[in-house]
Amino acid sequence: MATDPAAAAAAALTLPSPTAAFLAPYLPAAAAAAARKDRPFVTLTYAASLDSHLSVAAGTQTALSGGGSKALTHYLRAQHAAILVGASTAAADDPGLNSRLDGADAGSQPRPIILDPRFRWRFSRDARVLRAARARLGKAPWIFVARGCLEDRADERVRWVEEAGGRVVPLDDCDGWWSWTYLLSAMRSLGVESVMIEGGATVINDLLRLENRALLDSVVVTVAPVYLGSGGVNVSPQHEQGREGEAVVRFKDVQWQVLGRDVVMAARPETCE
Ligand SMILES: NC(=O)c1ccc[n+]([C@@H]2O[C@H](COP(=O)([O-])OP(=O)(O)OC[C@H]3O[C@@H](n4cnc5c(N)ncnc54)[C@H](O)[C@@H]3O)[C@@H](O)[C@H]2O)c1
Ligand SMILES: Nc1nc(=O)c(N)c(NC[C@H](O)[C@H](O)[C@H](O)COP(=O)(O)O)[nH]1
Repeated sequence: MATDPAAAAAAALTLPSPTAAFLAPYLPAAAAAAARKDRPFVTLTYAASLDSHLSVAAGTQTALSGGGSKALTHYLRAQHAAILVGASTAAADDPGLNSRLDGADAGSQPRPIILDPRFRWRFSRDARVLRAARARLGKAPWIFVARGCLEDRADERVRWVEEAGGRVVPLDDCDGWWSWTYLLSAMRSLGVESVMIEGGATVINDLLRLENRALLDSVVVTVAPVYLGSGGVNVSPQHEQGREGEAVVRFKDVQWQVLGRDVVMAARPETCE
C-alpha cells in the first residue's frame, strides 16, 4: 500500500552538516540561476547498483539508498525549484516527489514535473504526489503533455491535478519526444530557475548523450552495495554506430563521500569546450 504523506512527513530525514558542505559547490546559487534566462540550473541525480541499475525490472521500484544517501536526496530536492521524472517512473513508483527532510517547509518544496507527452500515466486522485500537495507536504505537479494528446480537457486526471493546485501543461506536439533544449527553455519560461532530474533510465541515458551533456550543471550519483543483475533498468549511455567515443562520459570536479553503506559522487560532466 502507498505510504500516507502525513506518515512519511513524520519519518523526516536529517542531513549531517559535513554532507551539506560536501554538496555545497554543486548546488544552484540563487543569483546565478536567476540571471540565466535560457534554461534552469540542472542537477542530474539517481541511485544505482554496482552494475549501474536503477531497479530490478522495468515497471518496478527497487530501494537502493540507505538512510544517509536518502537524506542527501531529500536535501537536494529542497535545494531545487523543481524535480523532474519521466512518465514510466511516475507509473512504476507512484512517487511523492516532495522533500521529507527535517525542517523542509512549504517554501522549500520543489515543483514536481512529469514528462508525459502522450498523457499515458493512468494515476488516480489518490496518487501520492497529489495527496502530498493536498496535505501541503509538497507542491502540486505540472505534467508536460503534447498539445495534441490533450484534446479531452474534461479528462478526470486534469481535474484532479488542477484541484490539487497543479497543471497539465500543453507543450508543442512531438513524436513522443522533446529535445532537452526545448524542455529546459519551456521550464525557464514557466519561471523554473533550478531543476533536479531524478530519472528514470530513459531520461538519464538521454541526458548523458554528447549533445545534451553540456546542459548538465551537476551530477550526483549514489552507488549502493548491491548487484541487481542483467535485465534490470540500466544507466549506460548508448553507443551510436561509428561514434563509440561519444558514449564515454567523463567528469571533472569529482568528489566522493561515503554515507553509511553507500558512496555518493558529486561532479560536473566534462564537455568538449
Ligand atoms: N534508482 C533511482 O534513482 C531511480 C530514479 C528514477 C527512476 N527509477 C526507476 O527507473 C524505472 C523507470 O525508468 P524508465 O527508463 O523505464 O522510464 P522514465 O522514467 O525515464 O520515463 C520514460 C518516459 O518519460 C517520457 N520522456 C522521457 N524523456 C522524454 C523527452 N525528452 N521528451 C518527451 N518525453 C520524455 C516518455 O514518455 C518516456 O517513455 C523505474 O523502475 C523506476 O523505479 C529509479
Ligand atoms: N535516491 C534514490 N534512491 C533509491 O533507492 C531510489 N529507488 C530512488 N528512486 C528515485 C525515483 O525518482 C523514485 O520515484 C523516488 O525516489 C520516489 O520518490 P518519493 O520518495 O516517493 O518522493 N532514488
